[in-house]
Amino acid sequence: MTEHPGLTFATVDVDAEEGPEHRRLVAWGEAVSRGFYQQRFDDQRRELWLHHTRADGAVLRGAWPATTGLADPDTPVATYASWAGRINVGGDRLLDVDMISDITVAPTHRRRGLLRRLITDDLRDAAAAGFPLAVLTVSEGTIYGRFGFGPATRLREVEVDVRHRFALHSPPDEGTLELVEPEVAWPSMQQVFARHLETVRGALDRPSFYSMILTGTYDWFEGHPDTKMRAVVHLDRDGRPDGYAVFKHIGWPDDRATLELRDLLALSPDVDLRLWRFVADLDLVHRVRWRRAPAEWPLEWAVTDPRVVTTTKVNDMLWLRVLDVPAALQARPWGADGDVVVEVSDALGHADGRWRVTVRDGAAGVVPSTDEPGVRMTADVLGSLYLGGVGVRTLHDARRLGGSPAAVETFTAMADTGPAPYCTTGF
Ligand SMILES: CC(=O)SCCNC(=O)CCNC(=O)[C@H](O)C(C)(C)COP(=O)(O)OP(=O)(O)OC[C@H]1O[C@@H](n2cnc3c(N)ncnc32)[C@H](O)[C@@H]1OP(=O)(O)O
Repeated sequence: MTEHPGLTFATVDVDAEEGPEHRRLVAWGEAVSRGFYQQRFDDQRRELWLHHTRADGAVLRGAWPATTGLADPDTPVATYASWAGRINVGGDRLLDVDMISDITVAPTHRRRGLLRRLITDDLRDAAAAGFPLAVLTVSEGTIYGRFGFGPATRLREVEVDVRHRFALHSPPDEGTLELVEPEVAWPSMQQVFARHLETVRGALDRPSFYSMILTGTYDWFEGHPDTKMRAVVHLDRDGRPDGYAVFKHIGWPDDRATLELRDLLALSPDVDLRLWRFVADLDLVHRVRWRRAPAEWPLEWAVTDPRVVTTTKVNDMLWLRVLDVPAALQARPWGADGDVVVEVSDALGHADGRWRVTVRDGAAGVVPSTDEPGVRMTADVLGSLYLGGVGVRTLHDARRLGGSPAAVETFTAMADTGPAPYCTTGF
């Protein structure tokens, strides 16, 4: 490569069991640990990493130095992983999505365009393979906009005071709750998540490592099994799981006993409230912390004192990029009938162009156009708009989306349908 002399860009065979390719594979994983300041592999960590990476069918890209002095030649100076998933884009439609993670560049090789090279290659291959969308979560907010990714969903970190002030206006019916070992609950969690994925806008396939986290088999950040994890499953009248919570008591970090909710999913609002009633009723718990509350959250309106809920932080969650404008826009739900030519500027080319979007009865037809555009935006703004996590009008007011007042009004009525997306999948 002339642009990066002395470096070789390649993928590593994720299924390699032995020999030089296996050494490169393990060294790739070690490079990611180094890049994110995590523990080195021991036998258990290496085997878990191999198992889950293979289960996802990840493509592992990297850059290796052609020659080294002291450094291990198997260790890449840049890493980048991607694999295929599905995302719910609204209206019960699932689209294939390129899921991207594990991007690291060694401090000795930063700011020479290695990330740019790897992401350009991956997005090109994903587009050629027919993926209409790509997603990632970010370590910093200033990196991925230039590659066409915009923040598309948000999550709230909350603390809920579950002492005497916690009460519900209208408590849900009592369902059946069973406390089970997390490993026993895992198949139920998978069933509930599968249904959640089919029905909730913004829901995204979970990588294989979720089984490890939610069963407490291994805490990736702590580097040992998480033996304090507990699980409760809610069963419907026919005995089928329709909700669960996974939680851990973390003691008294200050003067209040704290429960950390690791995951809570319910297939109906009533089951959601029932699970909250359960965690709030636990003895020796004053406060429940949760990092994945939705932006608009029924619990806040269900409690008699809204001040029992404190939002401690709002985080961007999923960053999304459109690779195929017609396929992506035609799959999502639309509101009012209308017709607008949308101009998208995309430095990488995938979404670039003018697109006539015609909505009839909640569905869009999208074709290339040479007509004057009604609204204009960059590819990252299209990514932010796509799942409905932010309104057209808000982006217009932020000077991120241009156009005539009439076209902006029409496009707002067409595009802003709700419901807000909700994505809890970290990767
Ligand atoms: C999906 C994920 O995995 S998120 C995790 C990302 N990884 C990390 O945060 C680990 C620590 N950081 C790193 O490993 C590296 O610094 C990376 C991966 C963030 C960047 O890698 P580099 O190879 O240095 O990036 P590269 O040189 O290709 O830069 C590409 C562009 O992004 C910009 N950029 C890169 N890093 C940053 C940053 N931290 N903040 C702002 N801009 C950045 C560059 O200025 C460049 O801009 P330009 O091309 O428009 O001039």
